[in-house]
Amino acid sequence: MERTFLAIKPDGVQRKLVGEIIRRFETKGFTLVGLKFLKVSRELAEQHYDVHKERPFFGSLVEFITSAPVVAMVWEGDGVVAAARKIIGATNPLTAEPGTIRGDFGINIGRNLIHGSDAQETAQREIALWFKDEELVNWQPHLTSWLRE
Ligand SMILES: Nc1ncnc2c1ncn2[C@@H]1O[C@@H]2COP(=O)(O)O[C@H]2[C@H]1O
Repeated sequence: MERTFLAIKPDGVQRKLVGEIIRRFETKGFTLVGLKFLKVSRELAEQHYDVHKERPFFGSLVEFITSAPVVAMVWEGDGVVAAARKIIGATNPLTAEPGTIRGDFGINIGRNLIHGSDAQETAQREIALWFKDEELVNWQPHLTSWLRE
């Protein structure tokens, strides 16, 4: 089953949007299989954002993501990687569509509330980076037959 990695960033936590953000993935029908609340180490932040290390905003990005707690999650479901990106919206909240998380709650690219893996391979890398195998829960919600044929 497909899985994706999502992290509610420090701005999402500070603005008390954790419940609202989780609700959107829950009510859509995806299944939560991993969840933790943590202060991110500099090492984890640099590994997570390794692909951006040459970008001018890399330093401030690492500074920000390590500045206050985040909620790290793994969600499961058919097509969850692409669907989660749609629910999250465009990287820049100012151009993100209304109805998306960033479109509804953000105004600045450096404060875009949530990270979501951009492809299935990235999801696998990020899940392995943030979670140990035993921290992920394999389970079948009872309502599965009401969500999928
Ligand atoms: N100019 C920028 N272009 C793209 N991403 C940026 C920029 N400035 C800051 N960022 C952040 O870099 C992050 C990289 O991936 P995220 O999906 O976590 O969300 C992005 C933004 O929060």
